[in-house]
Amino acid sequence: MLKATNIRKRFGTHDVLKGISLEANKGDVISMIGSSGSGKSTFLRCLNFLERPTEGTIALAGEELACRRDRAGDQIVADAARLRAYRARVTMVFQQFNLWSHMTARENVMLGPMRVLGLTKAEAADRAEHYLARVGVSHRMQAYPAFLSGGEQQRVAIARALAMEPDLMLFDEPTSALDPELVGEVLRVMRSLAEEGRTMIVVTHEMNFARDVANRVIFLNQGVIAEEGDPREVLRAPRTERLQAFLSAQAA
Ligand SMILES: Nc1ncnc2c1ncn2[C@@H]1O[C@H](COP(=O)(O)OP(=O)(O)OP(=O)(O)O)[C@@H](O)[C@H]1O
Repeated sequence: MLKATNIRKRFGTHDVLKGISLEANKGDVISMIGSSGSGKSTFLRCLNFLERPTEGTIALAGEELACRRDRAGDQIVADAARLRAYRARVTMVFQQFNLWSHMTARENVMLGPMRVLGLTKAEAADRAEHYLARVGVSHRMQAYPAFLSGGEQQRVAIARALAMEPDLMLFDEPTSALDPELVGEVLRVMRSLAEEGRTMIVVTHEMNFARDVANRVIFLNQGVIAEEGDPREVLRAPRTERLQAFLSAQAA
């Protein structure tokens, strides 16, 4: 499904990602864990070209996203038209929801299918209502984001990502901005998406999600993959001191 090879990212003189490779197969639910600053969000953003990698290649379903170096030669740039098509197939859910504040929940979800996929307004409305129901916020579809709780906003953002009917969904710490009592409703939706076989890569601090829902866990440390594998094995018996320390700190 997705193959990222040797992704590197440097900000100035700071090497944040030092060559990360990852393959996600259909139906994989991969959680990425690691301490603050280890590069998790940067890696996810590189997968969607919200950050331009310094080096590396990305292929979706065997097709490499044609990339070239920018003029200065220090960033990888993707062709604009192909990037638009790629982003329709690889959608992202952000920590801060990123809904348009001047649009209702339903309009937020309709936008991508209309603008990117070319659906008519009526088709997009049907699709938006379907996915808003899927995440349990049908009753709020005429509300503007400011009138929704954080959990509702994030579920609308998930509906927006689903409405593109993507091959792969990227989640960047989707529950980190939520009040604790709202985390469960979002995790329940994500768990149900995993159970229906969706392919997901989730940057998270939710160790229960990583342990119980994901089929693979990746532990990032200082810009490299320090451990990866079946969460039940990796999290139960960490091999590196770094992961042992990270898990102890999480449990404290
Ligand atoms: N746009 C940027 N410019 C400069 N440095 C950046 C930029 N974005 C991220 N960084 C740096 O890259 C490093 C990794 O950041 P990143 O947000 O990927 O970490 P993270 O593992 O997701 O952390 P957290 O769990 O706190 O979100 C940090 O040192 C951060 O300061």
